[in-house]
Amino acid sequence: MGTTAAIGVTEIEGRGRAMVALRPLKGGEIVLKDSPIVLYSALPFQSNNHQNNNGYCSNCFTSITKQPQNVSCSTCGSRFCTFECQSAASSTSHTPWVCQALIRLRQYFSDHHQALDLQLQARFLVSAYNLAFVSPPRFHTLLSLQGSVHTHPDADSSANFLHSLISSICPPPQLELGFTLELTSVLLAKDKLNAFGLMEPFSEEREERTVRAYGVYPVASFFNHDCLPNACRFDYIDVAGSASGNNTDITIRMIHDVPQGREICLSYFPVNLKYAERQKRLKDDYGFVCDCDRCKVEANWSESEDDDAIDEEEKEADQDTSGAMDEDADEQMEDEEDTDAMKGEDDFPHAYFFLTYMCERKNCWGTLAPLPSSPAVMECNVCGTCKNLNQA
Ligand SMILES: C[S@@+](CC[C@H](N)C(=O)[O-])C[C@H]1O[C@@H](n2cnc3c(N)ncnc32)[C@H](O)[C@@H]1O
Repeated sequence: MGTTAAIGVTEIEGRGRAMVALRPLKGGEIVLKDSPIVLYSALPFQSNNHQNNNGYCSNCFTSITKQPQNVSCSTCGSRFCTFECQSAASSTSHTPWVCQALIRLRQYFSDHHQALDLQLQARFLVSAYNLAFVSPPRFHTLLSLQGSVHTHPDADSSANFLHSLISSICPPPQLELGFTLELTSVLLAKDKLNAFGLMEPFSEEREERTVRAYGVYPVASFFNHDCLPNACRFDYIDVAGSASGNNTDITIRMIHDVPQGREICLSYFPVNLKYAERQKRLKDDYGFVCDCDRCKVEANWSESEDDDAIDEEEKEADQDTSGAMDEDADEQMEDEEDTDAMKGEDDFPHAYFFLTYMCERKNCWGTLAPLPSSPAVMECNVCGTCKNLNQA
């Protein structure tokens, strides 16, 4: 078992390591705060822009709105939010090797157009190999996460290409484990299975939210996926500010109450995605077939039912819930599965979930979780909107 009082790591057959509740947990309870071991920008390399990260600090990714002085690297032009952040970066995220690697990769990618995915994988590899010499223990933590050498031909060709590119233009300094194609390939697998996207602020005008930076979080990486999660992630990349040094931390908060022993799961993407798209993403990106309770129900739906799923579920929820619900939707689901009288209404828990825990704001698709200090107030983890259940 792991170390926190609220949750711990255990092994579940067919699911690998998993987070479980070590005691009954309340909706809104913060069960984890985690800091990244690796962070990297989600922007492509740009030749005509000497600032690697446009309006963000290259170290902590906070927005640089006002900057009275020019706080940037005199060699590569990367910008920082403060001199303190720049100074911290010089021995951590922005070592002389990273600085040179960024210059050379920027030059390479401006001369040779390559897909964004490949450019981002190059950024990740620079951060990961840098971690190997600035903090070997944290590099070993990265290596202990899920993900091994890919057999997928696309992954193989990316690893081959990036390994030979980095070897030829910016080979990392002497590494304890050596700089091998196999290590590059394993690192890319760790990134693919474990990285969280730190998103740009929500805007109703944009259907797709864009990612500002990616981070790998050593403990949050143990949460498995469920299409009806019981916990969700909050991040505050601009809110906390770099002065506190923890604006890239993520917080995992319970969506509703769960009993001791229950597995705590996140959804690896917005919960509104349809069955076929969820299955495809989970298979292609994470290598497993999801057989959660929601998928078991939706596997039997026709395509048109899938299209109207959320609308129908919300309507059903209006009819079925009559406003009187228990707090634990998972438990409801199990109770219902056991009750013959409820047969034919297997999708009821979905309806309850969408109605209660999905943000209503246009294009948001965020998940609502109670505020830790006011359980009657539900906060959206994407747009930040708060809904007071006592006033609804
Ligand atoms: C971020 S890791 C989660 C922790 C992982 N189980 C471990 O042992 O470190 C993601 C990987 O966990 C596994 N996983 C996550 N959710 C799962 C689920 N619902 N069913 C089966 N495997 C799952 C898959 O192998 C996936 O690639």
